[in-house]
Amino acid sequence: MTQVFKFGGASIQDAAAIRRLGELLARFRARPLVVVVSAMGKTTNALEALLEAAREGEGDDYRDRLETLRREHLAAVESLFGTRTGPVTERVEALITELDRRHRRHAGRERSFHYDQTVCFGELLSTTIVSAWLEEAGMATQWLDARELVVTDDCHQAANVDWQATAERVRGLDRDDGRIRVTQGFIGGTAEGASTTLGREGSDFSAAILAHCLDAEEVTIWKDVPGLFNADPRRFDNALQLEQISYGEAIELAWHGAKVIHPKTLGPLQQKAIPLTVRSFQDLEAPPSTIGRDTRFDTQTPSLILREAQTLLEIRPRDFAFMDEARQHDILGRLVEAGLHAGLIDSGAMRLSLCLDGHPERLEPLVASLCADYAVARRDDLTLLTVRHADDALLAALGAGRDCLAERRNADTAQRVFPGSQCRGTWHIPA
Ligand SMILES: Nc1ncnc2c1ncn2[C@@H]1O[C@H](COP(=O)(O)OP(=O)(O)O)[C@@H](O)[C@H]1O
Ligand SMILES: N[C@@H](CC(=O)OP(=O)(O)O)C(=O)O
Repeated sequence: MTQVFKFGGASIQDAAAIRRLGELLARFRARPLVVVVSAMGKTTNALEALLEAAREGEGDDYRDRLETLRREHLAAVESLFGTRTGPVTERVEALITELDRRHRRHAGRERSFHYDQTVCFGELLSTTIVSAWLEEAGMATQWLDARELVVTDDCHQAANVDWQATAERVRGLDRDDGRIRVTQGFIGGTAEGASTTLGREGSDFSAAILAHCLDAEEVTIWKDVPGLFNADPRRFDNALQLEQISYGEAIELAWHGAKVIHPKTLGPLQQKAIPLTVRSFQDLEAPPSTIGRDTRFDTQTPSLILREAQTLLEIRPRDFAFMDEARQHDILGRLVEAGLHAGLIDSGAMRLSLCLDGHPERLEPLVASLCADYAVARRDDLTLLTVRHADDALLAALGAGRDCLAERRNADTAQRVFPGSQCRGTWHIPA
């Protein structure tokens, strides 16, 4: 049965990383194998900046950014292939030329459509280089265009998958003809042939889509950490690795903002009981984390998630009326329209509190619209802490010395909002 491997931007950030990827695949070569690859390093951010420059008129800023993208990808090619860069260089140059052409062609179109027709090039470039390098390293590959495999609707930047059409398109890819299938994460295409994207950091989801449609045996996400921890190991100096948790628990962690797995990834795998392994591409001997059906270990270790740069809105009816269902419906409807997600929602008789990611371009119009009809109190630069399976002592220790601006708690999840200034630096999980 097919294995699906997913490699994120950090695992292919430069030529040295791509070489390591080749060594890893030579060692862990599964058959059949589908490899899903993100854009190199921070290329997607660079493509977003290029898009903004293009929409401002394709001046010098646009030209410089396009040239930087071209130079960085060609530098990786030169470092990998030495004097034999010919065909790969041609393909990279052709992709950059096509990217430039698309910016001209779509600059007048709606932003999200223009975004998808251009930002998808990060993954097209990376997979072109990775696939050629695997061939060079002696592994037969088949480069596949995910825009022809993952069929979606035209909800640009957050496209919805047509599961049936996708299953038809991927049929036969699980045949073992000795070739590693290499394709792009994050991107898909409509039935009419327009490019789409699945949402930022959506390559994990791409791996899950393909695994689901291929009835794969397992998905492995190769990361710069050994596995899934009970808190971000970059922020918590004593975070513990979770060896085994259930789909349901992993969905909760991802939904509440644990950056390590895209929240949409788990559902399609859970539906077909396909296990997900998270393991290190840097330390191949490190024991991985496995996510599957077994729920026995879910409550053994409390897990902590920090979301930073949050804004808290306290919304009250102006006329001393209740914050009843009709008003909540109205406010949450405006949230949906703004495309914003509330990490915490808490209500009282005359109040609805929402803790939101501080995306200025989405938040400001929402706040302006709410202020027209409600009394709105706003606090910016906050941190939302979510703790799963906490006890009172742990919550008290985490809250000590910090002002709690809002909180919510149910049987398995506790959330608190603190001023961001009190949350900087490294955290320690109290014993
Ligand atoms: N609970 C967690 N367990 C492990 N890593 C986490 C967790 N929460 C956040 N992270 C962060 O996720 C990072 C890996 O995810 P990401 O950078 O999105 O990888 P990629 O781009 O390769 O898919 C780690 O470097 C780590 O700092
Ligand atoms: N390149 C896309 C998709 C992605 O998932 O990337 P990564 O796997 O590096 O988080 C992004 O940066 O959003």
